[in-house]
Amino acid sequence: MTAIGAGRAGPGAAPVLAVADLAKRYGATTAVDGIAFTVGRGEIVGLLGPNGAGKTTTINMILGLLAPSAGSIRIDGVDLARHRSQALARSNFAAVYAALPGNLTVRQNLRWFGMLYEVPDLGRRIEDLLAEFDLVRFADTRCGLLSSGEQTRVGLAKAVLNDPVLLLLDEPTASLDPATAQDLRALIRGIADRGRGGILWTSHNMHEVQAVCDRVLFLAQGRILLEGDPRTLPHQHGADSLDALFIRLARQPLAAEGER
Ligand SMILES: Nc1ncnc2c1ncn2[C@@H]1O[C@H](COP(=O)(O)OP(=O)(O)OP(=O)(O)O)[C@@H](O)[C@H]1O
Repeated sequence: MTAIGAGRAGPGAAPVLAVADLAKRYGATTAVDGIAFTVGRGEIVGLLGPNGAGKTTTINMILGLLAPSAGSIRIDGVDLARHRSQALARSNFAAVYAALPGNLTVRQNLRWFGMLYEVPDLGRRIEDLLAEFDLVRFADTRCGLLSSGEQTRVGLAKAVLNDPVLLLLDEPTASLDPATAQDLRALIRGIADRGRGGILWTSHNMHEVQAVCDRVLFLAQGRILLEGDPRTLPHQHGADSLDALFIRLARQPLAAEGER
């Protein structure tokens, strides 16, 4: 079974992700406004927030796709700005909008990415992942012909190919039916539980977040307004549910800052 980051660092080592004073400005627009957080080993952290809060900008900076205006990002203790390739080799990513090339088969896609990541013993690794993600019967099918749920499983298999210490998942269950989404959540939870790596997960589905995440960060207007256990946070802030808390924070972010 896949264990993200297994065998790379011992317990008590650096968090899999440490973000400090991170900011991104576009002229007069501040997309991310000096945020700081960590993701620990075996932990699934939910990054929540209304549209335009700065979630994608944050993820794109952690992926090395966007240069921060200020601040630092350390992946498994490695500074992304100073040791880019070593830091990025420790992470991976899956999102519905980052579909794999549809003209390649599942096995060809995994082989191509595996060669890119220089995965050792690649043939065996691919066969193991095909079995783990229930993809054996689709191995020689072109990805473009697969259903959304099947493509999501291929995307996840690709995302753990290099045994990442940090896994970034941007709305991994968007567009899946409830049963498939539940299976996927269990699979992802299992990845975190078995390994010593961690997961940063964005979602607009509060039910899903409560079911899966160990901790959540509420982002609005580029700032972290609240952080805590998604099961206890609503009551701590006088809300009936995570949905109700989300709506209040999204509508009145300044009031929430006063509660901190
Ligand atoms: N290249 C850019 N130039 C100017 N402004 C930008 C740019 N990219 C993002 N922004 C702005 O930064 C803010 C944060 O955007 P971001 O895409 O990170 O939000 P998000 O939380 O991912 O939202 P959503 O849930 O809608 O995907 C928004 O106000 C957006 O308009």
